[in-house]
Amino acid sequence: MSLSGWVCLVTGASRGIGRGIALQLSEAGATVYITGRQEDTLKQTAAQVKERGGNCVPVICDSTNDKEIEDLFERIKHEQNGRLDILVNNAYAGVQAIFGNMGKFWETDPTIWDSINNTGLRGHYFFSVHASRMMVAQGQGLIVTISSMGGLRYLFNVPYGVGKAAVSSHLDLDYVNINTSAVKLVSVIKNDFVGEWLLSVCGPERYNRVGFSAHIGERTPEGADSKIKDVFINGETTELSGMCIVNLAKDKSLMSLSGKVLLTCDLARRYGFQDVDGRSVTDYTSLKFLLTQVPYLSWLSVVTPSFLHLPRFVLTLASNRF
Ligand SMILES: NC(=O)c1ccc[n+]([C@@H]2O[C@H](COP(=O)([O-])OP(=O)(O)OC[C@H]3O[C@@H](n4cnc5c(N)ncnc54)[C@H](O)[C@@H]3O)[C@@H](O)[C@H]2O)c1
Repeated sequence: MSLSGWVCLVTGASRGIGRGIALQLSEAGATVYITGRQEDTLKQTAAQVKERGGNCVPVICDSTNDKEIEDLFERIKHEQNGRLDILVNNAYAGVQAIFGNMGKFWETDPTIWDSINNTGLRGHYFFSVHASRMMVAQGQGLIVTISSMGGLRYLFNVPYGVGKAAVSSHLDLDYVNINTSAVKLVSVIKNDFVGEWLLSVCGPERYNRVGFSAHIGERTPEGADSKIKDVFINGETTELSGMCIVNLAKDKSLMSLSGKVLLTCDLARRYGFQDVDGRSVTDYTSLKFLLTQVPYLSWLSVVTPSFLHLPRFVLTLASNRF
């Protein structure tokens, strides 16, 4: 799966899913520009990439700073002779804001809109404009925007849903052979924030955060209640989205997926891969999984074949606004 010679840009790659994506793209051979606001954490990602034999270029660039975005694209143009193959819009400043503000929207501080959407919506738009200018000139490209179930139906709070629904919309670039996909992630992903949150739930004696950070998916917090444990255990690693993007980039039918919301579990099935820690990817749309979530019916899941899936139109209906 060689992306040797490819030039990619991943925003917000100093931790979490962005770091996982940068690791996978660089492992596949691409040169990956990574952005973030702090030099030390960006350098940590770069060091991890290097350890795996990859090549990445850390650039301090705040997604809310228009000038820094412009400078970054000028730099890539200059250093890569105008080439940019993949943009991954991932930077997000809203994870903590949503966890702390899940109440009724009129009772929460309206400025959480800015925390959630200035980076995770406006920033993505600016990056997409600059990237598209390069991609249109070269006649091809792939833009992936990390979305969420919250783009389909209400989740967490209003600014979160508005932002995620907006980034899932099509950029309309098909006519120049630019593929724009919104990779929609379902499930909890074991990012650092989820780690912090589990730490606060379980207490430091029970939860070794260093182990969590160093070995994705290896530890579960002892003493956490079983539901939290389940969520944690079943969560995707932060690299799974990266595996999806590497496979998408090489897909000969890529244009047929353009503009669509793609589930990570569907992509894992399409390309036949497992998560980096060897677990199979939980299919949240399989009848088998859905039955496990219904009290008194979960026993049926044992006899239900795993190839039966919820038809996609049912998901569309679930988000129907009419
Ligand atoms: N974690 C999950 O369970 C989950 C599930 C579904 C979707 N997602 C989505 O995945 C994306 C990434 O989430 P994550 O869990 O990795 O979050 P995270 O908070 O761990 O990482 C976000 C990254 O963005 C960077 N960032 C924040 N503000 C920035 C700015 N102004 N400029 C540049 N970089 C900035 C951060 O430094 C960090 O590297 C988000 O869009 C999130 O909604 C996450």
